[in-house]
Amino acid sequence: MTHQVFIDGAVGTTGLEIKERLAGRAEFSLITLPEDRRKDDAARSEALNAADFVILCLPDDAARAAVGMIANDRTRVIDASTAHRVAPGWTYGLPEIIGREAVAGAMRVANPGCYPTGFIALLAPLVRDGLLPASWPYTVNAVSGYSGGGKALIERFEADPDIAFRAYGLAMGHKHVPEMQRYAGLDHPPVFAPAVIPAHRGMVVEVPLPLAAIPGAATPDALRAALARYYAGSALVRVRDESPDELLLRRSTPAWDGIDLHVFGAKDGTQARLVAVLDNLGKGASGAAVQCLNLMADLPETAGLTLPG
Ligand SMILES: NC(=O)C1=CN([C@@H]2O[C@H](COP(=O)(O)OP(=O)(O)OC[C@H]3O[C@@H](n4cnc5c(N)ncnc54)[C@H](OP(=O)(O)O)[C@@H]3O)[C@@H](O)[C@H]2O)C=CC1
Ligand SMILES: CC(=O)N[C@@H](CCC(=O)OP(=O)(O)O)C(=O)O
Repeated sequence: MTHQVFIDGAVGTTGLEIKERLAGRAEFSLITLPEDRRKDDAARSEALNAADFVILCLPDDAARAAVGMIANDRTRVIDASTAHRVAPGWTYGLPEIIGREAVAGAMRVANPGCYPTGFIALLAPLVRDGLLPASWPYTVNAVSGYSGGGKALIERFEADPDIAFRAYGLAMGHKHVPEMQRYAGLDHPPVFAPAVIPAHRGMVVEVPLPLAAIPGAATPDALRAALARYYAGSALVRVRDESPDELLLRRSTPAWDGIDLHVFGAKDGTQARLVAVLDNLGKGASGAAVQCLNLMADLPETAGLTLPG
């Protein structure tokens, strides 16, 4: 069976990478609009309603409007934007945490944000198991390649090679905080400190833990063991047990769709750093959308994806 797929926003950063991951897959046939009609609402509406699966790779407002144009109860949606991640009626597209069956059966899937993917993958299983308390005021420090900000940020960084580091979100209230809190199961919104580095892609998301001060917190070894148990069957999530002295993001790393989780701990167990390393355009966006599409179409979960290797 061939599924008709329409990527709305197909020439944007996320859309293009989804297209690459679907290329050559006989299970899917892409509905495409010519360049001069890709923002034409009549053409989009026709495509949105003709498709079995729609993947929205649009700014939030345009994504909301696109959903409003779907006038049938058959077309299923994966939205890569932030618009529906904590909205009623939407399933959060992080199958490892939400459950594969829930994603597979959903009509409306909200693809997770890139930073929240790392944060939630690290914290949700540990909070759920009671190894870290929901009540602790967590912080999350993260860096992203500039493709995380789409075409506009790519243009800005490529036009200004003098930028060495860009901290942002300085007024707090980053759009990713609500999904981080909800799906990690926390009582409080985390303090989120994101930054952009002068590399096209790649992401490191870190949760520092002053374990000695956190009531009921487990040891670093117990945290690592719990994550390893939780993700034991996952093809995309690896829990690393070696302890490197440094973690490097390399500009030359090819696109990949997995996520590596690390738990670094002080020898005396008083402090730990939970760290997720991923590709913001892989498991952080396009790879995640294809993973959800595979599940929704009842196909092997990782078909078309580049596994961690
Ligand atoms: N980049 C990333 O790492 C991640 C992105 N996302 C999310 O995915 C979505 C897309 O992001 P990204 O690909 O980076 O952004 P880009 O800016 O690279 O691409 C967005 C695309 O949408 C098009 N577009 C805008 N408005 C409309 C409209 N009304 N109708 C049709 N097309 C429209 C743009 O057109 P034009 O080319 O003319 O500007 C552009 O091609 C965003 O919501 C983003 O937050 C999520 C996770 C990670
Ligand atoms: C580097 C950069 O600017 N990143 C984007 C988030 C990218 C992303 O995940 O987009 P969603 O919000 O749709 O999830 C930001 O912080 O706004």
